Amino acid sequence: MSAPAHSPSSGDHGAAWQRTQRRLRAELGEDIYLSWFARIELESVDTSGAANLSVPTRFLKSWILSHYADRILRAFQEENSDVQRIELSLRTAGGRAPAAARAPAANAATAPRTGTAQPAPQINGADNAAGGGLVGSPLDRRMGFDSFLVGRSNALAHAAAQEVAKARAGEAIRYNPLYVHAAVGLGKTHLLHAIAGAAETGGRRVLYLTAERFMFGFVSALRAQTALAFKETLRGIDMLVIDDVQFLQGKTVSAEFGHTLNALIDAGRQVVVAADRPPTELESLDDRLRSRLAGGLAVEMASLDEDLRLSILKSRVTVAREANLGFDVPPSVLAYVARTVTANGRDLDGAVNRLLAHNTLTGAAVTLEMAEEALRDLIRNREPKRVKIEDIQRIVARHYNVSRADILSARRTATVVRPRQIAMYLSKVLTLRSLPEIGRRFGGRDHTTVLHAVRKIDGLLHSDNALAEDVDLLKRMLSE
Ligand SMILES: Nc1ncnc2c1ncn2[C@@H]1O[C@H](COP(=O)(O)OP(=O)(O)OP(=O)(O)O)[C@@H](O)[C@H]1O
Repeated sequence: MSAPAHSPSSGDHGAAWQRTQRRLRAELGEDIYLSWFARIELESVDTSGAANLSVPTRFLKSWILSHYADRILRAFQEENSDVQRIELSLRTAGGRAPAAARAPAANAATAPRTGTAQPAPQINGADNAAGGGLVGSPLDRRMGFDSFLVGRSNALAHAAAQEVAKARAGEAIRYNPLYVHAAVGLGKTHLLHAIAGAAETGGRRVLYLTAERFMFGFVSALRAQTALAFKETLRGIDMLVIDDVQFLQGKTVSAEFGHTLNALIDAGRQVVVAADRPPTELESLDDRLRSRLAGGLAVEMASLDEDLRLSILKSRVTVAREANLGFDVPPSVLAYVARTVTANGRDLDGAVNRLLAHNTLTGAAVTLEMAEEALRDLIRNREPKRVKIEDIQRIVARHYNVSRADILSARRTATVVRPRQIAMYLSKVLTLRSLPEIGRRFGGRDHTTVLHAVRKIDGLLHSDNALAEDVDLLKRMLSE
């Protein structure tokens, strides 16, 4: 019979530990208990009051030490007042070398004595054989370092990424976490795949996850009560790569992400994260987590400059030519696309796909005119955001040798009316302003006047070649 809870027998440490476990289970709930406490074993309580507990893995040790050591001590003291402190050790003699610890054979060899199932780590794209094991998102090998082109905007991120990818397991880690942020389509995912692929090729065990996959894995593990397997998967890796962390949502998930991050970093594993904003702006995560994310190296990739856009286009065309030998894109067209398709890498891919489609489906050679036609909406969609009505008025006025004041005035002479109508038309097609807004910006005119001008010019463009050329030229001048 064990001693009463608050007057423990110092000789019956095992029973006191069992009660401590029951206490922790009741206090923390089944999920958390099974995740972290089920495999702790009491080795001894020595005369100085040190309770020697053992766990089967380094990962579990670091996690428990950083999150639950105080709690265990308090609970144990409630049951056995001899206990003064907690010491945590690895169950295998002398600990394990990191590489051995991560080998599946070593996992089996160090399987907990309690007999709890211990799945081998699930690596990227592998089958989800073990319930609760975390399955990585598939890696696209085409997105490697060899196809990642470097320019002013991404040189720093690229250098840091290479360093992180090339490090050997067990080597000192310089940037942890490496946090890469950039706007949409500027190459974050590409860089992450390159890091993960290169590290895997170098023999490291890498888990690449989108934030959604991380959330899904964790939530389903909780539901299936296999949160332990989820954590065990993380335990067996050298590098965790998480894309789009701005999508991490929910208190439990972000708490779990925080624990994961801390445990991995504390255990000397590399973490690489990408997001569309800097760590300080991740509103869905708490302050501590944000500062942990910013605590390694946070590096931004800026917009692709024109030279880099041109290099990306050339490389895409080269790849496309491998399967389509007749696909010939003259340098002038490449330069035009690099100059006008400015938004991001995804649009550059789209532009090459369209040129290829036009070329192969219609047999038309790729010329400047064909490219303008094929990419019209891709370019036009981007233009309204950049062009200002004031710029349109200024450039049209200069082109027709009138003043901007003339354009805004009430004068109705032909030399002023036509430029005014063209400026109104361009304001409609190149900006997102409404007709009434455009009317206001043209000397307080009514929206029907603007509509009339837009229709008039639109109609003339089909019949008046000189006007069509003028308008085309003005558009180009405005997009420079
Ligand atoms: N520096 C680069 N070199 C080669 N390709 C690039 C580069 N930057 C972007 N790309 C290409 O642009 C496309 C979009 O890039 P990616 O998917 O990596 O962007 P992202 O920043 O992850 O976007 P999102 O925020 O939408 O997830 C991809 O095809 C990618 O290969």
